[in-house]
Amino acid sequence: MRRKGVVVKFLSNMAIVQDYETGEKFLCKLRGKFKEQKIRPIVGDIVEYRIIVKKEGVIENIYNRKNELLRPRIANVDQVIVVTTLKSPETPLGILDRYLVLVENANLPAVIVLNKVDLLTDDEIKNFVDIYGDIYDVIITSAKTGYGIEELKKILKGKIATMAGMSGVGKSSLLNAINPGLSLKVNEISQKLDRGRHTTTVIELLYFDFGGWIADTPGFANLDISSIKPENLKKLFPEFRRFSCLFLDCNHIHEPNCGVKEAVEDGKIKSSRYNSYIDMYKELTEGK
Ligand SMILES: Nc1nc2c(ncn2[C@@H]2O[C@H](COP(=O)(O)OP(=O)(O)OP(=O)(O)O)[C@@H](O)[C@H]2O)c(=O)[nH]1
Ligand SMILES: [Zn+2]
Repeated sequence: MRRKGVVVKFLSNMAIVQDYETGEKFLCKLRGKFKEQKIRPIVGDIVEYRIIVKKEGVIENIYNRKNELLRPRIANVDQVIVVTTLKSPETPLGILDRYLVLVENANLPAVIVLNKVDLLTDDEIKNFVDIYGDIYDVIITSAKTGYGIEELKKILKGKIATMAGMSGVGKSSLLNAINPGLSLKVNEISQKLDRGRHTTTVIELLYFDFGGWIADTPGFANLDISSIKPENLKKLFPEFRRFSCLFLDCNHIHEPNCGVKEAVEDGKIKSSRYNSYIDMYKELTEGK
């Protein structure tokens, strides 16, 4: 009987496939036909497999990927959880906006998690939600007190996610609060060293006991936006799309009758978001 599962890890030439319904894991061989067709499954692939003996099986079919993230290389990512803080560390909004731009550029939905809210006043939290709440799903959490953890679980349930966010914002702590025992291979410094040493990093999807997967390696760690064309940057700020300008190709910088600049003046677009846009635009056009 064919069953449906997700590839969660590779062990040399075998794939560990986790059953979609039961969460049971099977060590699976790949069919020879995949090699002939030069198809190589990757972590996150949804597959049909058949059990051969206890705990072992064979992958019969790979479903078409709905998307493919490159770093870490995972298929079928449903969402990226961008974790940020306002205190300890004080993460600049410009850094959060950079993560959001990278997630938009990968064509994936972003969910913002503002962690360590036990260190913030209600006003500080409200200010943050005022900026981002209309654009993205925002979840307010404290891995320390458990605040917001149930809400975060609801968002993660039944999906494949990756986490992103600066060092120290509490990515590992959140995972442990969500599902004790799960551990993230974080520490961006060692990750960078690893990349230098090996050509590939072994990644794994971790399974939540309530259903759902998260990559054990955070994404977008290098914050590199250099592959984005300057004229495409504006498309990566979803709230800009609500406004129209005199020129169809307006970059919202010095052009006359710019709907986006007017919206910034009217407070309909938050100035911190517009400033992040200008900073990134300058970075992309510098020396060109
Ligand atoms: N006050 C407070 N401290 C927290 C919270 N979440 C995490 N921390 C602390 O913040 C520090 C960093 O947390 P980690 O979970 O290691 O952060 P990380 O994002 O995984 O960091 P890297 O591994 O460097 O990428 C630890 O000392 C945690 O105990 C929180 O909600 N409130
Ligand atoms: Zn404009």
